Amino acid sequence: CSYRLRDALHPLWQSPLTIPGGTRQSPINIQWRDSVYDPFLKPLKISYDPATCLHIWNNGYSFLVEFDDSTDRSIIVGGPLENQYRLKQFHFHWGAINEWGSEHTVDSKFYPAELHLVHWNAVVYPTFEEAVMEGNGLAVIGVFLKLGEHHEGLQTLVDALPAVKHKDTVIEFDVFDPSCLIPSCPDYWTYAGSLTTPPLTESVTWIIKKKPIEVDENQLEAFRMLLFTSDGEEEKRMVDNFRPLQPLMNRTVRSSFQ
Ligand SMILES: NS(=O)(=O)c1ccc2o/c(=N\O)[nH]c2c1
Ligand SMILES: [Zn+2]
Repeated sequence: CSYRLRDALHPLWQSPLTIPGGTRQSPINIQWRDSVYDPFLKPLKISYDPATCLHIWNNGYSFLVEFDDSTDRSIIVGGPLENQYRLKQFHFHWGAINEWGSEHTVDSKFYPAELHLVHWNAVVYPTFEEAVMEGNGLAVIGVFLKLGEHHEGLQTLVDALPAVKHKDTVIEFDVFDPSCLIPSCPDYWTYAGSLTTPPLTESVTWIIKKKPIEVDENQLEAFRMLLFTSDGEEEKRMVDNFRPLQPLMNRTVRSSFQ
């Protein structure tokens, strides 16, 4: 039974890959033809204040751009959401090569990377930590990255990455508007899921944009220069920081478009 245990422990997270009793885990494959158009889904309204940007830090899983979420200055509302949700941070998942890297797949196709913009329900819950534990606590916008044209907005972020090469390093990053990373096409899929890193709690309303953004090879390579390891430790490149696909179980993926 040891091989089953080893297989169940994912090298990146050293924790069980499947949550016992988990019925709404993420990521999943989005089978386009199985998604159900929901005409009652509203457009997603995004209003971010670039001045709420605080810093970039390498937390040993990814690099996070964190925001001041002490007020409602950067929020999303509408879409499948019943409340407005506050932006807390965004981060990415990517592969060692362009053939994989995203967490969600579309018709079993991987993208080379995926952006997650993490928001929490500050209308109902007093803190992010509490929202993480509740079914309607979080809303994460997922945006696929594909290899193509240079992305001007992303470049300001890429230029700062060498300063957070090692785990637990942080750099001030004081004006950035993450809406430049979100495709203007309003189409999205939405489903009830979970965090894709520990604590893997089933607290996320996922909003996955249908259209990817384009970034160039140098920008993807810049992600791959980051390290999982702290300064002084044997270097391990930060790549393949995506969780394996999870079973859909009794869930329907809805689309905002026909
Ligand atoms: N990768 S993910 O599902 O977007 C995500 C978002 C926010 C998170 O906070 C976490 N621990 O406090 N894990 C986590 C994963
Ligand atoms: Zn993520």
